[in-house]
Amino acid sequence: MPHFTEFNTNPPFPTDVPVAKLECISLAQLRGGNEAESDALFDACKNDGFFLLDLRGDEQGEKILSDAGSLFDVGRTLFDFPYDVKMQCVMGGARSVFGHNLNLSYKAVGLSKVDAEGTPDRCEFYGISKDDLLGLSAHLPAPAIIDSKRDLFTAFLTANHSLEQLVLSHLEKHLRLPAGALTSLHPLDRLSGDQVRILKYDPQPRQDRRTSLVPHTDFGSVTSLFNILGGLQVLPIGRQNVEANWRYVRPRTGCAIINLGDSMVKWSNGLLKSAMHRVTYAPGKQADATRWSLAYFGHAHNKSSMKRMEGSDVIPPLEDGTLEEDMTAEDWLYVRSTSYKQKDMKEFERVVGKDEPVPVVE
Ligand SMILES: O=C(O)CCC(=O)C(=O)O
Ligand SMILES: [Fe+2]
Repeated sequence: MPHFTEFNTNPPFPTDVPVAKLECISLAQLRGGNEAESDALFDACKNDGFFLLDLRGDEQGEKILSDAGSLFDVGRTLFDFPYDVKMQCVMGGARSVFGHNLNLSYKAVGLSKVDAEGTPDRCEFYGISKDDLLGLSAHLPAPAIIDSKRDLFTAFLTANHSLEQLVLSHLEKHLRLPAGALTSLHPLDRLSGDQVRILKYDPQPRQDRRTSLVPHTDFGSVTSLFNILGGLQVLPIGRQNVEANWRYVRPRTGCAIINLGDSMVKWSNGLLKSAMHRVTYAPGKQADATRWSLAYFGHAHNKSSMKRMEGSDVIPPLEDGTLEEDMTAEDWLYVRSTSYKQKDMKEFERVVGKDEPVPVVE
């Protein structure tokens, strides 16, 4: 059984690049009721919007690691298919059925942009939605390798969804929200934007290395990421978007990288954070290897309200005179993913509901 341990077969992450200092939280300790671990999770969500979750020593965690290894193998087979085979799953109604034009099943290299000048990305990915996997929506046309691995995708999706539930239950407790305030917005059996995505970044030419995936924040609730090579970078909360401030997220054996999306910021009126991140070429000797990444994006069910959560004395009140639009999670995802535009990469200004959309990820 393949395991998510390719750390051993790739060049090591270098020691001379700037690395984000992120909490590493033990899933086993968290599940076991360790208060300090739960406090560390809350601090990480308030300060960084990112943390590492050590999945080792936990039965479900170990299974996720093993399934992540198998999904990387699926990615290797899938992305070796000819371009037109992969493009078949962009067609066949995928655009209209699977949300909107940015939630493509397959995104070819160069379709998104990494900056306001329109520089093409250097990343290809394939995503499959929870609703498709669980039969809540149409089963979209997919290459045979994907259809033959639906059980694996489903197991990985549901296990990551249950990690999301665990994280949300700890946040509910720290935010002193009524039990279920967050978790009940994320049921498996209602339509939502949840998806599993496999991403591939080919090594870049030595003379021409640059950002491969646009700086962005995730839009949803909780994302789990599985990386082997470096290349993911985060802009620490509160830092200006200038080159010197970006930090690598160093992948660690046995760990998922967890980050919060913008929905958490919205519900908590800014108390919880979602950090800007991007992908660049892998650092040091890793730059010559293909970079694989695997993600689970957790979202609230489509009809959830995106308003600041009521019933907590920890969540800051709205500023006097603020009127909140009562948007659903479905509209939130649509508006956020189709209408934010990069005017100036230094500020990464977001314009909601104006102008032509610039394709970005998620
Ligand atoms: O490839 C990665 O490590 C990050 C991908 C990512 O941030 C995303 O797809 O939202
Ligand atoms: Fe992301």
